[in-house]
Amino acid sequence: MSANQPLKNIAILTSGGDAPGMNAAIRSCTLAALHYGHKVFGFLHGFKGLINNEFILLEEQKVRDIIHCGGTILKSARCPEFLDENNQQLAADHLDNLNIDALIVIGGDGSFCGMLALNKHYKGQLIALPGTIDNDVDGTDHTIGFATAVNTAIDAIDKIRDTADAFERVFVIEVMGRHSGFLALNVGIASGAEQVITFENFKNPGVELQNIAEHIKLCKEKRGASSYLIVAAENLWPQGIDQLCNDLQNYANITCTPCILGYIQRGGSPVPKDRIMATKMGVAAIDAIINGKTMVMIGEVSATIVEVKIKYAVRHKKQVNGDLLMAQNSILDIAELAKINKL
Ligand SMILES: Nc1ncnc2c1ncn2[C@@H]1O[C@H](COP(=O)(O)OP(=O)(O)O)[C@@H](O)[C@H]1O
Ligand SMILES: O=P(O)(O)OC[C@H]1O[C@](O)(COP(=O)(O)O)[C@@H](O)[C@@H]1O
Repeated sequence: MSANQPLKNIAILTSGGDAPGMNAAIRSCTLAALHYGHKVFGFLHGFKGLINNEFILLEEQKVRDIIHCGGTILKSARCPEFLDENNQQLAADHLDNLNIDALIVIGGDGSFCGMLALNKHYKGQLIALPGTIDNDVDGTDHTIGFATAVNTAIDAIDKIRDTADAFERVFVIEVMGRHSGFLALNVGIASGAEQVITFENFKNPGVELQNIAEHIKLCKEKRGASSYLIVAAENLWPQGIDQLCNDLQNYANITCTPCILGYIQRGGSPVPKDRIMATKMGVAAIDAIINGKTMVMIGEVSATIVEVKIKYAVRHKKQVNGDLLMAQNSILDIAELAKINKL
């Protein structure tokens, strides 16, 4: 970074599902900007704050002590009103009236679509930071919040394992992820779940039901497993995991206990990986602004900070790492186990 640059007014907002590490990103953007003499504004409640002109001045003391805090000091929101072009224009007018030269949006791919829309009305620089527990943003290995969410879910599932063992129960545990399986697969593997059902390995309910039922019977009756945990991605099984439990009862007389982990996955103090990555990304965002960049997302690929076109991050669906799927399949090779079972 060079210090001999024109001083700018820089705004930050957080949008969409909050993610642990968003505060660390706000902190590092702010401190890096202040370091170079820029002025920093924080818009509140995501794009709603742009429409309503709701902002605060971000100074050193406001962000000094937030790196360890979950949530976002700038609040977040889903803001369907921002689909309306009049509101996008209003947001751009508010940014112009404050002479904001650059806006940093910390959010997921939905928020980046909002940036594409805003870019038609706002002539300043737009920089994105990937913040979502779902990890479903292309152009970065990980999003801010994902590592913490994985940790939180594993912690919860380890506890469920204790009670499942004690009662020799089968549990179906639903994890978040919207429509992608990063959370389900990583959490499932790391918690040693006997079964992971997610978008990337799902065939159809009929086939899955048969495989799962055979595998449960094999593990419990032939191999003496006392508990059996199924980690299931949300929005996958038709009518949800309660229905999956009903289906297993009706199909194979297997009683399962459903457990939706839910919003605990979004909260909590960010783990070191999220704090460090968010800090690096925040500094890179200010660097990008100083270098005149716009419509780029800051990502991290193979531990190196990268700049990716926002269009790319939005248009490409990031694929779950094949090695991860392979690891899951190799450990649980359900079809094979079922065959052995029949021999
Ligand atoms: N096509 C779009 N045009 C304008 N704004 C959008 C668009 N898609 C999403 N947004 C804005 O981004 C916000 C966050 O998107 P959402 O999908 O809820 O979360 P995330 O950013 O975490 O994926 C939305 O509430 C809306 O304000
Ligand atoms: O908070 P809401 O509106 O209930 O949304 C729940 C969704 O938000 C998430 O927690 C995070 O998703 P985004 O980061 O894309 O907003 C998803 O895993 C979940 O499907």
